[in-house]
Amino acid sequence: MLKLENVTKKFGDFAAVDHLSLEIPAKQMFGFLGANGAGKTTTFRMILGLMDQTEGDISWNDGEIGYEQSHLIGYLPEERGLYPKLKVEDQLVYLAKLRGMSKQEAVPEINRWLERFKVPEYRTKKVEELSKGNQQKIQFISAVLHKPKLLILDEPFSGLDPVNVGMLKEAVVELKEAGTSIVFSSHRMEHVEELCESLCIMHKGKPVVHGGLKEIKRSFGKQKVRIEAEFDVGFLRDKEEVLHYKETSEGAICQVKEDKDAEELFEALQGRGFVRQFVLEEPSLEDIFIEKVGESYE
Ligand SMILES: Nc1ncnc2c1ncn2[C@@H]1O[C@H](COP(=O)(O)OP(=O)(O)OP(=O)(O)O)[C@@H](O)[C@H]1O
Repeated sequence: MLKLENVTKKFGDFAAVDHLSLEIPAKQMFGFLGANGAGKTTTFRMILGLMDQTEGDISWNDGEIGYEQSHLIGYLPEERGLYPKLKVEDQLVYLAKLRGMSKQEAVPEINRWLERFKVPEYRTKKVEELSKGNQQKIQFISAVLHKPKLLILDEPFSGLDPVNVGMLKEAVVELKEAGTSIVFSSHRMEHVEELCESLCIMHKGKPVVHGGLKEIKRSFGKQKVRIEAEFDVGFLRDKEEVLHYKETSEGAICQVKEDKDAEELFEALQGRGFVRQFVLEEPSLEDIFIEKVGESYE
């Protein structure tokens, strides 16, 4: 388990991370969400010891994260960077050696990953000859080659096409199933919703939501009713049960508090015409994010 207690990072007077306390369970996937500048990368840098916190404690399995533990951690930084003139294999061997592997151990692993990411022909190419997305795959390989116990991925899916996003997702799910603890940041709610058991939403350096995905959704206390009808359902906008009303091309989406409010809407639609769809949906992470962080998020 990775634990942050009251962690603050100040740059001058500005608190980029402000009294952040988090428990990140082992062998799970943990999502770190937040608008630009919320403090995600700064938090990662402090966990990795690349930056000292101004206040607070960070521990992993009840101990400090020192030099020895750093060999058990893999990191895909937000600012991607490989040596452009080096060949892919030479570069990966070099980085693996920094993490305590021998060349004999590293080469078969490198070949396995290159095959897996369908780029075995890049082994002898210089990094500068690869597209950005393919460089990102190589950098991901460098983060996981030494089989870390804790993997920290800063925006792992950004800049990748849908096929490569799918490939990377499969790889992280497999690593999690093999017992790796994974923390990743993303601006894409659907990735976190699909992959993570628990998460934190950061806003201006503070955690505004933290916990298990299911519990977060349950405790949000709101659900959505999606309605498609052959008649104008605009009158629902004025119903007191409707907390938020959004018109759609086929009808509307109404936010309500509880089941009985949805029943009320169902009753109100009776006798007015044909209702093609009336579906009660749990809130999406995006609904929760927008409410907690504000409409300013794009
Ligand atoms: N070295 C630094 N010196 C001064 N301010 C910094 C430094 N690093 C980060 N900041 C500030 O701290 C805040 C948090 O930055 P951080 O990079 O952690 O955000 P983030 O959540 O990762 O954002 P993004 O989603 O854009 O990557 C920002 O306002 C940023 O400008």
